[in-house]
Amino acid sequence: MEPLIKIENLTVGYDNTPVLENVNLDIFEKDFIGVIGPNGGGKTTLLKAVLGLLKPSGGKITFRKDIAGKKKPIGYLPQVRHIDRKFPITVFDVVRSGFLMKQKELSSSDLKQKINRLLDETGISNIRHKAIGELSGGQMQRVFLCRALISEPKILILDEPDTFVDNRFEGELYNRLIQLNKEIAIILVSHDLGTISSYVKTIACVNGDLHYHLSNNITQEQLDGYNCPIQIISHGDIPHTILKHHH
Ligand SMILES: Nc1ncnc2c1ncn2[C@@H]1O[C@H](COP(=O)(O)OP(=O)(O)OP(=O)(O)O)[C@@H](O)[C@H]1O
Repeated sequence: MEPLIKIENLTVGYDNTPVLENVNLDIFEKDFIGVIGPNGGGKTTLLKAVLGLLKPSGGKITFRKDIAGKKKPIGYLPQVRHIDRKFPITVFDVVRSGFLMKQKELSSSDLKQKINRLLDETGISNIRHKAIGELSGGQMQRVFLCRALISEPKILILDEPDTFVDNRFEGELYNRLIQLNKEIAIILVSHDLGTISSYVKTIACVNGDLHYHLSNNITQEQLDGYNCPIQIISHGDIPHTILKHHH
């Protein structure tokens, strides 16, 4: 089976200083990859390289033919703490900004309906005219999930979607991801070991390089065995372990 995305010997960073070196990873249809690792280990950098927001200084990222091209069918939920809340934009327009298809493929009234349906399904239709600066952290996550889903992507990339959310939304979110994963590939960055173990199929540990685990069952021994440096921060009521940093 040909991967959707093939990452080969990727080296990428900022201002000529690499954050990640020689990373290799194949992402296949219906993968559900949990990306874990310590703060500053390069998880977001990896996602940005896949999204084409950072240019690799070495190696390459190849997309399968049917998803290659300028407007790749990738939905992205960025870390909400990086979002400028002062930016004057409404919930509805944030979701619309995620729409990638050419305008002529969908009339503006159909697009409006599609956005409203998605907001409804996510339980936030009542805030559609609010400015993003007025939202709670959990509401922001819901809005950015809708933005990531509006183009019906083949790959969904989520960077810490469990930050700022209440337990109820966390449950809803992961059930929804499991449903979506029947059709699409998901890459999920999380610091929550409970989440990772419960929902994802495989795990990538990122800390300057990448170790790939063909299982979601992580234990301290496994992490030691794979030399997988990680510091887990868990929240919610899922039992968790805080693992010490190791090399
Ligand atoms: N725009 C930038 N310019 C320069 N350095 C950056 C930039 N963004 C990130 N870095 C640095 O790159 C390294 C990796 O950052 P990255 O955000 O990829 O880590 P992370 O694993 O996602 O961390 P966290 O768990 O805290 O989100 C860090 O040392 C960070 O300071």
